[in-house]
Amino acid sequence: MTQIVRGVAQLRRITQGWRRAGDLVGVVPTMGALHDGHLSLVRAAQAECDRVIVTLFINPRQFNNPEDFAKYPRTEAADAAILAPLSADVLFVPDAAEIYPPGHVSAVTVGGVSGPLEGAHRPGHFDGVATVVAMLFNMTQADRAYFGEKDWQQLQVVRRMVADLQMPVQVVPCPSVRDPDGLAMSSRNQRLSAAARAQAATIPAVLFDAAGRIGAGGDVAQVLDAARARLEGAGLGPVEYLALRDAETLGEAQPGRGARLLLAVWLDGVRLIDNVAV
Ligand SMILES: Nc1ncnc2c1ncn2[C@@H]1O[C@H](COP(=O)(O)OP(=O)(O)OP(=O)(O)O)[C@@H](O)[C@H]1O
Ligand SMILES: CC(C)(CO)[C@@H](O)C(=O)[O-]
Ligand code: BAL
Repeated sequence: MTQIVRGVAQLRRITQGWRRAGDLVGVVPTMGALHDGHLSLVRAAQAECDRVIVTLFINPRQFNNPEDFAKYPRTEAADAAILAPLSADVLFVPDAAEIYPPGHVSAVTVGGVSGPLEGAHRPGHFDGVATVVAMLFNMTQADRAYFGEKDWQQLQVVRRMVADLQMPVQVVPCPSVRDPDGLAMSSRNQRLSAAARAQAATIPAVLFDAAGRIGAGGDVAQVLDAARARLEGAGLGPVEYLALRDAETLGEAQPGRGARLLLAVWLDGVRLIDNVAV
């Protein structure tokens, strides 16, 4: 059975017991509205760790858009039910006052990798993510932390933070879980109308096609222009970015280094992101 924990002091008592017993602890940070993508992270953690903590906190500091924060799904009871068959050890559901008590003014900024793409279009977003993830690592004292590749830039920001600040946690990347039509699962998909949800299948189709063409030596600018036109032709847009980047630094793609094709696009008033390897 999964124990629901709301306070940091209670969480610490539990994890201290685990550590005394020599257990390896994994954490899966989430903002709830759980789907199979999240569950794949929990399963990966359970396969490698003795104890698994799933965290559910809709972090106000990472939302640059108040409407996005207001509309973010809040489904704790359903989340607990979806998680139940997996029997994670703890579901940590702090309220905002537990994470940000009055007087809380500290923040973590990760330079470089936080700057472009999501960082440029969602000012302050990665400061909010880095701050809360650093706090979740401190609160859970986890040995391993599981993040989805769907949020590729976030994964690189967290890796950079852990390396730069010598945090004693191993970041484990997990592949994007997709619906049968290829759309990456995301809590925000719930907000699409049925018609828009059908249109959204164009996103992975265009991304995988463009990545294949670039990988085969196609001209990057031409391939990206055609991909953008195909998205807009299918009724998606605006495209906030569609860019080939260095997979680790998110700077310019470099010959001989891993590259990633990343996209943010609006559809039906919902902002969706995805990325694929090149
Ligand atoms: N389709 C997916 N496959 C694998 N991991 C995923 C997927 N979707 C989300 N995750 C991962 O789950 C963790 C929690 O993400 P989050 O709760 O923000 O879910 P989400 O579905 O990405 O929601 P949204 O994008 O709408 O904020 C992150 O590490 C994220 O990368
Ligand atoms: C990592 C995270 C839980 C931090 O709030 C969030 O950004 C998310 O759900 O990906
Ligand atoms: N899934 C990343 C968290 C966010 O969009 O705010």
